[in-house]
Amino acid sequence: MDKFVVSGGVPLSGDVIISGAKNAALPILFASILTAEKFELTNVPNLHDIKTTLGLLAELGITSEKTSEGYILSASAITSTTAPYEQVRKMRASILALGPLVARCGEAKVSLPGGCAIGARPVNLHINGLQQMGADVTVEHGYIVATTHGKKLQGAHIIFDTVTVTGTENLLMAAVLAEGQTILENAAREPEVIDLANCLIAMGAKISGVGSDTLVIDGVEFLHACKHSILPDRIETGTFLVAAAVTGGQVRCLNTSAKLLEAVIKKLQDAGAAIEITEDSISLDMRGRKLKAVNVKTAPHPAFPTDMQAQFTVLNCVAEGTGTIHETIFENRFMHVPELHRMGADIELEGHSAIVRGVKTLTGAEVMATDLRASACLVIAGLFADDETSVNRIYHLDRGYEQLEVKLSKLGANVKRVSA
Ligand SMILES: CC(=O)N[C@H]1[C@@H](OP(=O)(O)OP(=O)(O)OC[C@H]2O[C@@H](n3ccc(=O)[nH]c3=O)[C@H](O)[C@@H]2O)O[C@H](CO)[C@@H](O)[C@@H]1O
Ligand SMILES: C=C(OP(=O)(O)O)C(=O)O
Repeated sequence: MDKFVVSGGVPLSGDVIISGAKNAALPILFASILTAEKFELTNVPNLHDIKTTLGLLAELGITSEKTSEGYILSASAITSTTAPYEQVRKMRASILALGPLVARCGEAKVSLPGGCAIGARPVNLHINGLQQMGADVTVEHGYIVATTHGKKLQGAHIIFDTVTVTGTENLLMAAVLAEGQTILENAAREPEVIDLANCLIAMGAKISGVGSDTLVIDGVEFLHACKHSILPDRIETGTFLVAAAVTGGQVRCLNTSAKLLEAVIKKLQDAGAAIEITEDSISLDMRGRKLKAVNVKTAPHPAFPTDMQAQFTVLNCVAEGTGTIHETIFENRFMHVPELHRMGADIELEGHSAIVRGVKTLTGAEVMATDLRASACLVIAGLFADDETSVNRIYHLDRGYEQLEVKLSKLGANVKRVSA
């Protein structure tokens, strides 16, 4: 299993090119199931989750060809409607096969994704929505088994109990080929949901309310070919900005957009960072400035994203003062805290909050990455710490950050990938 060895103490400096967003690329790859015509994607990040998704799509009969710009997919024939456990267990987003398969083929058998490090993550809202659209859905031997008995899905009025990102995406993809009108209320408004909706519209889907919490979808007979560019990764952008702030450096993120992460940028400014924004870049300068602790409360977009929570936990660890991090989305997303303790951080956990008191130094240690963003947080801690930090189990990082060690090294960091 690969690990990162990080030698801290170097302020990051320079430009970094931001990749396409994992959380937009995954649902949009699954949208390829919805058309028999050519489906072309650009700005697709080179990540393990993308490989897993292409592998799963191949099992369903969908071919993909790598081009200089991205991928061309073809779902001219769907040869299987089963997403097997072997694939789904590698990546929870595989649940996104469910809605499009039922919409196009009238049936699907998708392994139930298991619990994971950040919380139970049930999929009851995905299942309830499909049932409201007329599908029979049961859970058998660890699989979600859905069928429309040869009929089309029917439009329905669905009100989500909780804002769910992949739940909204799954039902949006189901609704575009359903008979009649579907209304999704209390829908997620994350930029990645908007990117998916825009891609579906480019394929001929009829969707209104994009960007709001109510999506109205008028089902169409079929969707056609399209070419779509994946939006920039706001979480990768935020991660580099925090890394620059924590190391007291200066970094410019290119090929990104400040509009995607306004809540994060506001918190960085509150923490004392100087930020400059252009149409497609964000620069952060922390040189000669004092990092101040900030209070953070995670919530659905446009509020502060849970996927930036761990990175702000480490920011507070080395800032002046005390900051509280309140996690409202996932019930178990503080797995990085015991690892940060091993590096000398002063953090007290109280239910869903972490009270973080800033310390002057962190010390390098052997630490264990437990999930994707916890891993990023530990790498940032290593960039600040005295001596050497080994971040073990970085396969989590490879799921969601493209060549993190290469990008950090170009900014002057000492980060090496070591294969065990
Ligand atoms: C691939 C992808 O896009 N992943 C993102 C997506 O995950 P994901 O879509 O899995 O997260 P959700 O938005 O669905 O989860 C939000 C909350 O709703 C709950 N819930 C969800 C579905 C359901 O059927 N029942 C239910 O109770 C979850 O347990 C959680 O407490 O949004 C999360 C929240 O922004 C991000 O952290 C993930 O990076
Ligand atoms: C939790 C995340 O991803 P996933 O939903 O794919 O596990 C994430 O991107 O931080």
